[in-house]
Amino acid sequence: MNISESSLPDQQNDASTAEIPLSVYDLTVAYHRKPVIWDVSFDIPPGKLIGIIGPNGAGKSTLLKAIMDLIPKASGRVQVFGKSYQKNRQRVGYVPQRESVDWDFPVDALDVVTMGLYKEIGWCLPVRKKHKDRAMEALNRVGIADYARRQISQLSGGQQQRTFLARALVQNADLYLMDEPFAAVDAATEKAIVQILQEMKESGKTALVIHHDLQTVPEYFDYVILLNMRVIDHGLTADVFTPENLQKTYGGRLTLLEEATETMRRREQSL
Ligand SMILES: Nc1ncnc2c1ncn2[C@@H]1O[C@H](COP(=O)(O)OP(=O)(O)OP(=O)(O)O)[C@@H](O)[C@H]1O
Repeated sequence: MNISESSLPDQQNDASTAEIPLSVYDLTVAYHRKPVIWDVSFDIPPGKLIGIIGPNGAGKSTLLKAIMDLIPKASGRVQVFGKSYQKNRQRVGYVPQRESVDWDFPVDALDVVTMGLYKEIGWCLPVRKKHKDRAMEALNRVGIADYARRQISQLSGGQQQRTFLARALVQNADLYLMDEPFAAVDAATEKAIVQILQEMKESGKTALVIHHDLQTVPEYFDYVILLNMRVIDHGLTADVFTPENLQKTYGGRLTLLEEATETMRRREQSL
């Protein structure tokens, strides 16, 4: 699809963009009138795992928040499956950055996961056993069913992350936006999350994931968006995740780059 079609109104644009999970066109976002992302444009393909890669402060979280209308756009537009985010928000699941959650909120893990079902339950109707059973099933799938009744502040970082992943799973969305799901989790949790992302992809879901560990990018993601205020490049990981592009994205932070380049070199040798 030509991304410029994204500027058409929803009703004219449905047929051409219906299967494109997300189109971002010329998006600029500012805090206190100071732009932090500039003219960001990209489409993402359906049924893929897509990494958003860039240094601290590059605007990655801001991009996800602007996509979901959590912060205002200075300019530009976003389409989710060919319509505005508001029209298709029920098709989007969000896994927030762990630091942005108020862990003292008096709810347990099962309550948090059940919140993922509120579009079905409705905000006023009682939560029924069938809903709790589904939430338990999701907690079981992410391996923490034993912690269902524990207050969320008393969960470990990895268990908290798994809880939010379970909430996204019960929502049964088509597009997932995940803000650093691998941050500060142990190797077992990381493996469990990767497994779930793969299963999501196999069932046709698309996940857009903010990720910091350059060494695992080629293994985890089919497609990458390199961001540093602007989109440096985006496309298939094999084409875009190159030392030259990483240099452009990270500038002088060479230690990271050297590690990533070395990983890519080793991977190429083992093929
Ligand atoms: N609420 C806010 N008010 C003002 N400035 C903000 C706000 N949130 C973020 N910023 C600034 O916007 C820029 C982009 O921040 P953002 O959190 O989107 O980056 P990021 O790429 O997700 O960073 P990190 O990898 O460190 O999480 C940063 O310079 C940050 O300081």
